[in-house]
Amino acid sequence: MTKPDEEQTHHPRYRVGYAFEPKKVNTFIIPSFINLANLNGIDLVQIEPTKPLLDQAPFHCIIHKIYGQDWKQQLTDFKSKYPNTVIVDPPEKIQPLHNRVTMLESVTRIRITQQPEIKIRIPNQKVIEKDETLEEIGLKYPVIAKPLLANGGASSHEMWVVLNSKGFERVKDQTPLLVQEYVNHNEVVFKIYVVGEHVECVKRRSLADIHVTAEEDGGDGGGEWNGVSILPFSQISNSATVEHESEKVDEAVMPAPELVREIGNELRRELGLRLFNFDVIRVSGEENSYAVIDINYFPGFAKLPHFEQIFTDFILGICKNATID
Ligand SMILES: O=P(O)(O)O[C@@H]1[C@@H](OP(=O)(O)O)[C@H](OP(=O)(O)O)[C@H](O)[C@H](OP(=O)(O)O)[C@H]1OP(=O)(O)O
Ligand SMILES: Nc1ncnc2c1ncn2[C@@H]1O[C@H](COP(=O)(O)OP(=O)(O)O)[C@@H](O)[C@H]1O
Ligand SMILES: [Mg+2]
Ligand SMILES: [Mg+2]
Repeated sequence: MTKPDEEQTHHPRYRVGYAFEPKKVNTFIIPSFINLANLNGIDLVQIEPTKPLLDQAPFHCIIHKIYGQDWKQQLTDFKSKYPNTVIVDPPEKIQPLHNRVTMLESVTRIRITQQPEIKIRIPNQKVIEKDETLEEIGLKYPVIAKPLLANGGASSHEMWVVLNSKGFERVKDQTPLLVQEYVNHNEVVFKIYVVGEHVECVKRRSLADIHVTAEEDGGDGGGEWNGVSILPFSQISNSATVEHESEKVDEAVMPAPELVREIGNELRRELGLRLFNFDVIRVSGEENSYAVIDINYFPGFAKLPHFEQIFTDFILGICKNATID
């Protein structure tokens, strides 16, 4: 076993490999991060995921967000040759987040003990099988139709708010499709970012509360909203309109820091992941009730103020005990 590379100064240096799509390299591996990491003994080394990973060794630690079986196999082979390299995070733990059903299963297993009055749930949801109606599967309009797979493509974020069966007819053949009941939440989504033990919440703009007009009800339990049966949308919390945040976002009271910490820690434990975020909404008309609607592996962490320091501390914590074999 060899120790971390040491410079003449005897300060340990750590070799940290990163494997990302070009977009994330551009937004995350930025000079302010490279420099701070460097000052702290971390050399960030770009991994070329289409070339053999073994040829790019050694690493104390690898951070990554690459979809696909080839990359998973590369990591598995690497781990058997270099068992002491820390892979953040293991592909088999990331996998459940690529499906919008399995991603939320962990939420149903967490327990909030510090504030027992708080309820954390997920919306009622179901994967649509051929020719099923919402009544048959026991869901009520309005709903959001989401692509079941959250596999990184732009289309995995293309969704529809569906107000009635006429609207549902337009999307039901887009398979595989998840249908989730719409939960009114006063137009604000809380995004909770987890970087190891660091848990931080920010608020962003979301979709407006929906009140369907009853007189349009065609017997399917649905209605219309602003005269429409269906409303397509994509990445609302990231859209250009967010530049000038809504009043609702300004006014929204953040969930208590202890609650943010506890949900973050519980989900980290339950998922076995260290780098992720999740979207939480506060259920309108219910006291102390929240719903988790989305969990993302390695999201846009660079949007967090001081992410450079947060990540440098995280990597040092990981590498402290790591060795290069
Ligand atoms: O592009 P960014 O920085 O907005 O980050 C995206 C995330 O935005 P967020 O940090 O939650 O606001 C985004 O989160 P949402 O799903 O929009 O809640 C995803 O994590 C997205 O990754 P992918 O397309 O699902 O693989 C993330 O995209 P990648 O950067 O990983 O491509
Ligand atoms: N069940 C729901 N009820 C109300 N709004 C929702 C619901 N699910 C999602 N949304 C809104 O749609 C946005 C996108 O949905 P999400 O599941 O987070 O997909 P993505 O992975 O594209 O971010 C959320 O940030 C939120 O604004
Ligand atoms: Mg989301
Ligand atoms: Mg998502």
